[in-house]
Amino acid sequence: MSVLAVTELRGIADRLRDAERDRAPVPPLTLERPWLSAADAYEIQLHNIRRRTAAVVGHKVGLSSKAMQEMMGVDEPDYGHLLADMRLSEDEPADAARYCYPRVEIEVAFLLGDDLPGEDCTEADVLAATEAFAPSIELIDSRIVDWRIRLADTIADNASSAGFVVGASRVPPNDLDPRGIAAVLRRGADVVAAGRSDAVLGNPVTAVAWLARTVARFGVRLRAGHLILPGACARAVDARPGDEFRAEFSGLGEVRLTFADSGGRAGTGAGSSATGQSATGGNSEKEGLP
Ligand SMILES: C=C/C=C(\O)C(=O)O
Repeated sequence: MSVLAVTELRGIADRLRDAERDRAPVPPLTLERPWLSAADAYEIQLHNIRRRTAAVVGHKVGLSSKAMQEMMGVDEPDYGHLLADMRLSEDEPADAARYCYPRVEIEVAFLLGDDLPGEDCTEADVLAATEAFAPSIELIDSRIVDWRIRLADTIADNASSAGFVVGASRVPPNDLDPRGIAAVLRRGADVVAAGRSDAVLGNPVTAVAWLARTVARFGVRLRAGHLILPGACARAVDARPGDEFRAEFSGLGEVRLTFADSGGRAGTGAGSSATGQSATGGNSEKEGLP
């Protein structure tokens, strides 16, 4: 349960929203407020999600693998929201200059065909509700300066999510063991990261069940049609202008993400909004949000 006063919560949410819009990262929230709890941080996250105009199209689990926990110095998973305006395309280069410190991750995506239960969700429920697995790359970013995040910083910052791209192939859960998918990320011809799907909590299905139970505590549900990213199976890799990434998943196909060959660096603030958030307005009736 959050103990933050509403005005304080909104003030912090505004700072993160502005940081994302202006590509001007802010100092860690937990520097000023070491007592900031995960519950406080999820309220901040939800406040910003509610006032974004884009629809919620899914959720992500973050920090569910040892590789990512060690990289970020955080030792427990969290979650964030995926919005329609975060969707990237294999055919259209992303602009690295829109982000503060962009990085890419390889993930086995889940496409839900049915709603998931909340508090009591089991792995069996997840498998029954999953229409297909798909190859994906998540683009993560931090609106906290130099990625100096603690758990509450990244939670408040929408679990450091910034975008995602899903490849074309779809594999029904009965056709593939979700624990044994080998994943490789290439930048051009070089392998820059490699891992296996069971790096996330031993099984990505476990990560999705964890997610369903955890979001339920905040009044959120995972719905039919949603995309779920269960966490990166290897370390995240910096994305730079001109980079061409290809992620290959055994039995699941591949997905590409390229970055336009333009300049730009964190904090230059070119003015256009990357967030789709209205400056002041709320969107409290956004479907599926408490
Ligand atoms: C800080 C972000 C972490 C993730 O997205 C992940 O572990 O998948």
